[in-house]
Amino acid sequence: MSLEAIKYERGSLEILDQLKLPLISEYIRIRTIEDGYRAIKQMNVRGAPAIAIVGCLSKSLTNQKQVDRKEFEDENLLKTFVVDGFNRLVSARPTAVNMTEAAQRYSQVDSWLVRGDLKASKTRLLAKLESEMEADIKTNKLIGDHGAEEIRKIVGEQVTILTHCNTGSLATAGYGTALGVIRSLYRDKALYHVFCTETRPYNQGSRLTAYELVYEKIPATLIADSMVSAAIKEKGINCIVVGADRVAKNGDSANKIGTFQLAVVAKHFKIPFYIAAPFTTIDFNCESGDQIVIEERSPKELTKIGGKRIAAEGINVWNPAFDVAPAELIEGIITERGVFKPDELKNQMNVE
Ligand SMILES: CSC[C@H]1O[C@H](OP(=O)(O)O)[C@H](O)[C@@H]1O
Repeated sequence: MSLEAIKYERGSLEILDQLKLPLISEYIRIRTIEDGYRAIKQMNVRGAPAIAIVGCLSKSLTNQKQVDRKEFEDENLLKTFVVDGFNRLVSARPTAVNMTEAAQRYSQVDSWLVRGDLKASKTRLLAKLESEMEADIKTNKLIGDHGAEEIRKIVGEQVTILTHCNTGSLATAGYGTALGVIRSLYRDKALYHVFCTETRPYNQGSRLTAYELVYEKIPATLIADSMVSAAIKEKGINCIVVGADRVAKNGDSANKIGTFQLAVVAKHFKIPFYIAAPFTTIDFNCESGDQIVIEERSPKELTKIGGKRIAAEGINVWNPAFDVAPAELIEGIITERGVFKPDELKNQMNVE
């Protein structure tokens, strides 16, 4: 079994097929940008950072094969290849911003183009695309450590924490964001227990987060999404940490559907509710959560389980994949630069 969502070496990219977990641990080859697009769209790979990394690496593969071809003896062709490829990948899923953020970085061609030297440009582009994985793991470990330090300060040394969806090694290049905070708390012997929600309808919690926690022998209990309030009351949950797909400039945070109500419930029980996310997930062009496009997915995700119909034929279905936790319900946003109050984020806008 494996927790490595992405396997890459120059010329070869494989992703762990997360639609088959936890029963089957099987890798899929990604040979082109279209393969990358399909894997992201179908959610064979998911998780805001992982989506961006697979997107970048799928370009490096195509890029490597194509850039050796004579068509790329032209700077404008290479620039068009990069920009068009990223635009295709961004269109796979609209809510998570990390793919868009990567596309914006690479469309600033001076970050990789060596004017007048095509060979050097290709080499620099490839190296930059390949550096995304290592950078993500480094960022996640900083998120984990900043989050653990903050939560130990606010909650104490016996943290009983709840998390939602999957934000671990299966949603990133490794270690994770919210699950990275949990890993750091466990490493620091400050973690008493983790409660993870199923996260209907895609079940990232029961299929993926439970898999990661069992794999690493972190003490954890799986609960249904509807059990959260009772679990806080009965099981002494004293903190909630979740990931994010897009954080607006004012701190409103889009995350897996069900997150908004976790923030409301945390307020009711007066326990801290944290968002854990890298700065690549913060969208300073988005003033508030009202501007975040929420992906709606197939009704089949609610009416069928394992291909077997469980809901009456003809019933209407509403299946938004995300919702928005408002900034006023968020205790802190845990990032690789430290932990910020939602209204402090805007001050980080032009900080490198
Ligand atoms: C660090 S992953 C962040 C985010 O991505 C997940 O969404 P999905 O599984 O649909 O890609 C979930 O919202 C996580 O919190």
